[in-house]
Amino acid sequence: MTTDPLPRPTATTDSVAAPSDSGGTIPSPLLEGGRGPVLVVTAVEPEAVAVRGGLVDTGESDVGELSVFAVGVGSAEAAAGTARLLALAEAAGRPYAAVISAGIAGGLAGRAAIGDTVIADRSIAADLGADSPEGYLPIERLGFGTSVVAADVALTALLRAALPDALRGDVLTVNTVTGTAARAAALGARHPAAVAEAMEGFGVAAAARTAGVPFAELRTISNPVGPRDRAAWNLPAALTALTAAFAALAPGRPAG
Ligand SMILES: O=C(O)c1cccc(C(=O)CC[C@H]2O[C@@H](n3cnc4c(=O)[nH]cnc43)[C@H](O)[C@@H]2O)c1
Repeated sequence: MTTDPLPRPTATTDSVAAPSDSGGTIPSPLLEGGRGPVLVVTAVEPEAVAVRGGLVDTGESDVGELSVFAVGVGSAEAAAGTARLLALAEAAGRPYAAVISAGIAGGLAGRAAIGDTVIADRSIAADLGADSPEGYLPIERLGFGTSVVAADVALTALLRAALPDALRGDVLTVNTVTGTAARAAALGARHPAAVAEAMEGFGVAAAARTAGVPFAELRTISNPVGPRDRAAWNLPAALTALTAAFAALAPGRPAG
């Protein structure tokens, strides 16, 4: 049996409503101001569960709505899944006002540590290009477009305001998880502003850009980027940080 992680036929399934601004609700910095629904895209379901864990389902809201979907690992799955969700919402007459690529990531040595939260300035497809005897050539050098998408300035400012302790910097999108010290060093040298690597941000960004929707990327660090050591991945720390980040972004009613 196959399961379809994406919603049919509307894009409102699996969503968590933002808190309304009545009844003691703390206003959400992400949703207030009539910006409209926000789409949060993760790779895998445990990440989506962690994001939803930071939200409080208070039912329909006139303030906004935050929808959280896991669309698959990698840039292609991320782009296809995000494009479909954006199109479904558009067709249903409730287009998303913003898209956030969220999930766990590897932290570059000395730049981001396990449990840190990172807000991307840019999402960069770090292996979209060509190899050559002279080294790696990014897609720009081939004349086929860009490997860099800048995060939306206003949306990113909202994230930063809600998460003042979060690191900022570029987040690399890779098709192959880095597994050697040499590759980690090469990536770090090629991208001096990069703090983390993950596998979906650029794909989500491409779908958002095509649809004309503001984009941001938020990651929490689960492992160091370097020699492959799955035992060094601290998923609970990263998923707990993801929940805390979204609790800060879209706070619900205070307990009690
Ligand atoms: O096994 C689990 O319980 C589990 C829970 C949450 C997430 C996972 C994943 O395997 C997620 C894969 C996802 O993680 C990103 N990621 C994390 N570290 C790195 C890295 O060092 N290099 C590249 N990507 C990384 C990536 O975006 C994957 O989609 C498992």
